[in-house]
Amino acid sequence: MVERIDGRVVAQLINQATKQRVEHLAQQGRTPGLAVLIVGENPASERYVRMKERQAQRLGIHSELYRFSATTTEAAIIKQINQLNENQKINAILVQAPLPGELRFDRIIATIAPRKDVDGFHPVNVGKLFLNLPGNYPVACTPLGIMTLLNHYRIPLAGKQVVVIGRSAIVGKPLLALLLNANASVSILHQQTINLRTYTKNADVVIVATGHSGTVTTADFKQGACVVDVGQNLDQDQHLIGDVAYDDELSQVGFLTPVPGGVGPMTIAMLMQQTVAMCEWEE
Ligand SMILES: Nc1nc2c(c(=O)[nH]1)N[C@@H](CN(C=O)c1ccc(C(=O)N[C@@H](CCC(=O)O)C(=O)O)cc1)CN2
Repeated sequence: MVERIDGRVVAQLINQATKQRVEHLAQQGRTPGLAVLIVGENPASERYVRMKERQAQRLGIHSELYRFSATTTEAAIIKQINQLNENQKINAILVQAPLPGELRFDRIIATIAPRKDVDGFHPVNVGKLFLNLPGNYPVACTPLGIMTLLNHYRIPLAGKQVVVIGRSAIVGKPLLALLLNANASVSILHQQTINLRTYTKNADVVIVATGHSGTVTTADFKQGACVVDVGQNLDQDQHLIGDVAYDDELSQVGFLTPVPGGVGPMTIAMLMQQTVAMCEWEE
């Protein structure tokens, strides 16, 4: 029988622990500070940013929101980041993705001080992750959330066949590094991969992060596989659905993360946890 991986429950456990760490820092007169930059008026981004602000407030994390119009310049955003890099009240900075128009996310991210790059997207932090260097550095929140969920549900990774569908800088690529560092045998599939099923049918774990509903279906998985759905898509009725289309033969699957309530809540729990950790690392 399929077991549902409950991201809401695990996120709540993480948030409770994060709140205690914030209280411990408060006893030393320290408050973690998160700055969120949002550009344009993407409704999904607006929603995620509101969720980040609300969760920061619940946990006692100081947060600041910086809004830019869709017609702003890279220089204006970078000027703000430079100020935040020097701001003592802020130890964590993120730029909400995606950016509108021609704005280059990579060029903007590269101006965040690596020690304040709470999303773990800066090339220095990505490089450390890929080299599996020891020490403290931030790691992309959604991949970290997925690893935390798999660990919580005791899904083995060492020596297992893991397939990741999607190669984004936010999910697929950092996840590749984390899975390799956990000794999994990893295949990354993408738009030009021919016949996804030849890979997914042999995989112990399949992680789907394409942003397209119906990328794979129940029949594409091996019996007992663990399926992690990172998708956040809206159907015709504006209901949130994932990238995986499940049919009635659900018994094929061993574990699955639902959408909503799977990976999504972990992203913000990891963001808060990492904001606090980065404040602790400063001492
Ligand atoms: N700078 C970043 N931009 C983006 C990231 C990121 O990690 N850093 N990830 C995504 C969006 N995202 C956070 O920013 C995010 C996505 C989904 C959820 C979530 O909790 N989803 C819920 C449903 C929420 C709802 O009610 O709409 C779920 O799946 O249950 C949180 C954060 C892209 N951009």
